[in-house]
Amino acid sequence: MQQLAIFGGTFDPVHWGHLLIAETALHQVPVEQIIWVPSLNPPHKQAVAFQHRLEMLKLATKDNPAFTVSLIEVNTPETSYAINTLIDLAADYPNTHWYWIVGLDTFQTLPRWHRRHELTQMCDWLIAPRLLGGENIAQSELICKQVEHQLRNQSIIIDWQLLHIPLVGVSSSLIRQLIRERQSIRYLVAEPVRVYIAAHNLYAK
Ligand SMILES: Nc1ncnc2c1ncn2[C@@H]1O[C@H](COP(=O)(O)OP(=O)(O)OP(=O)(O)O)[C@@H](O)[C@H]1O
Ligand SMILES: O=C(O)c1ccc[n+]([C@@H]2O[C@H](COP(=O)([O-])O)[C@@H](O)[C@H]2O)c1
Repeated sequence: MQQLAIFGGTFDPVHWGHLLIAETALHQVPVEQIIWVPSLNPPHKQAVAFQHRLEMLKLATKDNPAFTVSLIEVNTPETSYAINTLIDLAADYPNTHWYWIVGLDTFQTLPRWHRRHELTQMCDWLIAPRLLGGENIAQSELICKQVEHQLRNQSIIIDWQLLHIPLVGVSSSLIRQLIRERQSIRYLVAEPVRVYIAAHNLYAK
């Protein structure tokens, strides 16, 4: 049975934090591919046009043969729920053991995800620690255990592990903010992504 990991996100834009997370997953668990899934219509966010986010994702990931960008959510004209994405991907990749990669902030929302009882049984969870308010990696583990407990109260048992990455303060919102303030984003995103953003004048006021 092959092992694959899904990394879903808005990627508005993709940054070095995302790339570090995917690379770490690739080496920490025996997955052959990371399937990056840009959300067409994220349930909870406004974002620039899908085409721009997709192009930037392709530019950032093209050098790594173990990274694939999936257009699976393009077939979902309504809200992109994770359960639909996983069902559709499982049809394309039968006989697969699945992992789902999330940052700690996103993982905290899992107890409210659409059809979570089914989704949580279909994959294991790889969680990237993230600075949410001054905590350290040990506290990230505690937060994960709290989420696990909340899910158990809903009769949901999940299989999860923390990814061994250093805490990375970079976020897409930080990058958008820096651009609005006309500051440099060099070294926060892959260089072809920085060039693309400048060429298309993205995120400026
Ligand atoms: N620096 C980071 N550390 C850990 N996880 C991260 C980091 N950046 C993004 N993620 C995770 O990657 C996934 C996709 O993130 P997304 O594309 O929304 O980027 P973001 O930086 O969180 O965006 P925004 O700042 O607009 O909320 C989410 O699960 C998010 O938690
Ligand atoms: O399915 C859901 O109910 C759901 C609710 C919130 C987030 N998600 C997924 O979480 C991933 C990260 O989302 P985002 O927009 O925070 O980058 C992305 O793959 C979303 O589809 C999924």
